[in-house]
Amino acid sequence: MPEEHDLVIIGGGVGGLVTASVAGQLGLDVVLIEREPALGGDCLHYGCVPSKTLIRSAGVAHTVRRAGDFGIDTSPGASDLGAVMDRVKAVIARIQHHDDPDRFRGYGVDVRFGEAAFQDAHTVTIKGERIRGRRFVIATGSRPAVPPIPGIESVPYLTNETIFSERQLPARLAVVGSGPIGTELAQAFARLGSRVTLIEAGPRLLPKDDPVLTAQLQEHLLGEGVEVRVNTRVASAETAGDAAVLELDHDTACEARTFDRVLIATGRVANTESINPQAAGLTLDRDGTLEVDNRLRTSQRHIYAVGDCAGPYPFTHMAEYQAGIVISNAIFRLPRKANYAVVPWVTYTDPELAQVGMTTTAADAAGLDYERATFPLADVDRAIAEGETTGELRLLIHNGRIIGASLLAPHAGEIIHELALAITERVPLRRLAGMIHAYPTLAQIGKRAAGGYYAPKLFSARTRRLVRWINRLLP
Ligand SMILES: Cc1cc2nc3c(=O)[nH]c(=O)nc-3n(C[C@H](O)[C@H](O)[C@H](O)COP(=O)(O)OP(=O)(O)OC[C@H]3O[C@@H](n4cnc5c(N)ncnc54)[C@H](O)[C@@H]3O)c2cc1C
Ligand SMILES: NC(=O)c1ccc[n+]([C@@H]2O[C@H](COP(=O)([O-])OP(=O)(O)OC[C@H]3O[C@@H](n4cnc5c(N)ncnc54)[C@H](O)[C@@H]3O)[C@@H](O)[C@H]2O)c1
Repeated sequence: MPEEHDLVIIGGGVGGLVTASVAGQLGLDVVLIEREPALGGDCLHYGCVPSKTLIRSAGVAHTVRRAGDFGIDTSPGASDLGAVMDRVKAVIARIQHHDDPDRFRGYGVDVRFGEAAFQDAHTVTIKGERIRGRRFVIATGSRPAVPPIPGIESVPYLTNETIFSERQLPARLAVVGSGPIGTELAQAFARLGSRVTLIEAGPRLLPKDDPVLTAQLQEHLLGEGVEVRVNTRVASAETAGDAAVLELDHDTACEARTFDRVLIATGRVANTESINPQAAGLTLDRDGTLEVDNRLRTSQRHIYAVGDCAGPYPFTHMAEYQAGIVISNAIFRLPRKANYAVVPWVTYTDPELAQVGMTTTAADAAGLDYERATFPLADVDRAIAEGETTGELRLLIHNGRIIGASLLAPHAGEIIHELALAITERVPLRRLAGMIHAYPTLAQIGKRAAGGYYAPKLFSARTRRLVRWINRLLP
């Protein structure tokens, strides 16, 4: 019988790596198993890092194109996608140092490469070798979900796993699905010079975000030349030489359109089949993620799951947060529950779209009686100076406190954290209104929205009468 390790972690992405580094440094006997030849997972190799690096190059192309608006004379050249992707690779390589297997071995973690599958609830096999553990953490992530479009398999479509290997800028790019992946990459490729058509089956892009702000973002993308086709399904696909013909089905009308490349960005499926969940007696939810309780224990209490394979939020910061919950429960043996009340998320378009706390959909579903405080970016001095005035802050207020914030603005992903702290710490809105914010910053939008909320009360007839009365009475 092979020795029994304290902790066996399957998956070397963010969720697995955070758990492994803490468990190893605390002196546990830890094995970390990754099926790819390198650690880092989707975020580093095919997700956050390459996408944000590409978005940066696209932003530079956009700024050069707009240079005349700022009084700078430049002649925009063509984008060299090969050079852009070389930079993407260089950035991945630089960040990869943090995920060097030797770094983890230095923490006492036994790093193994190969695909792990459960043989029973205490044993996994990797390349024919059996590894036994007292506890397990499954952190196997997710992969692109490809919709059952007739003919799609005959088209050499791209996903997030292949698009960052492209070297030639496609003249005509179809992006199917307008979640964060589709919307971010649609804008980036349009800015680099592709003619992009963003195809969304639902009535609007980014369906999990505030509809008023997604409508503003949609207008902004249209203004940059992205063709946005909502309520549109791809009815069929076929190859035509090096190109692909998609039949776009919009209500009753059908239209055949030719594209040089097709990116599929229609959601994710959890990587759970390869681990042979049945052999360990693990239960899956209907969407294919592992069923976990609020301490992230699966149906087998000694097996935990974190990140995209567990849900409910497929974000890197969520995998990291959940790893912290598992460290508490499985390593320190301190019962700790995951709390998803204040989860920030950001779509890195330009302007960025950020959300934290309750959306209106969630607040309506909870039957909350809330008020709104909003402020347009076009009235923020710094935004005017920057020439970036598309956007708005929308706050949901309940009992004088912020319960949700949605922000469309440049750097919204940075600004949203002030509001995340206010929601987490239940800071009264009047404190935000009274706090000194440096001028001129985009972050002033929070103070302005809060101030706007109190303005009708401050300048009411009653307050004006009171002020006049005080000023007559007092010397
Ligand atoms: C294009 C794109 C952009 C994104 N941008 C952002 C962003 O800006 N911000 C953000 O927060 N999130 C972003 N995400 C989401 C983010 O990448 C994921 O939420 C995150 O990577 C999840 O981490 P994880 O540890 O759960 O899984 P992963 O990072 O996917 O790691 C899972 C690992 O498990 C391995 N594995 C799978 N099965 C087995 C097996 N049987 N045996 C051994 N190893 C196995 C895989 O090879 C992989 O390395 C983006 C995703 C995509 C696709
Ligand atoms: N900035 C970020 O944090 C970031 C960036 C990228 C990805 N991610 C994570 O990865 C997850 C997956 O992203 P995603 O954008 O692939 O998925 P998603 O599930 O968020 O969005 C998919 C979109 O595709 C549409 N769709 C589905 N099937 C379709 C079809 N056949 N034709 C046309 N449209 C169709 C859906 O209506 C939806 O709007 C996200 O939910 C997010 O959590 C995060």
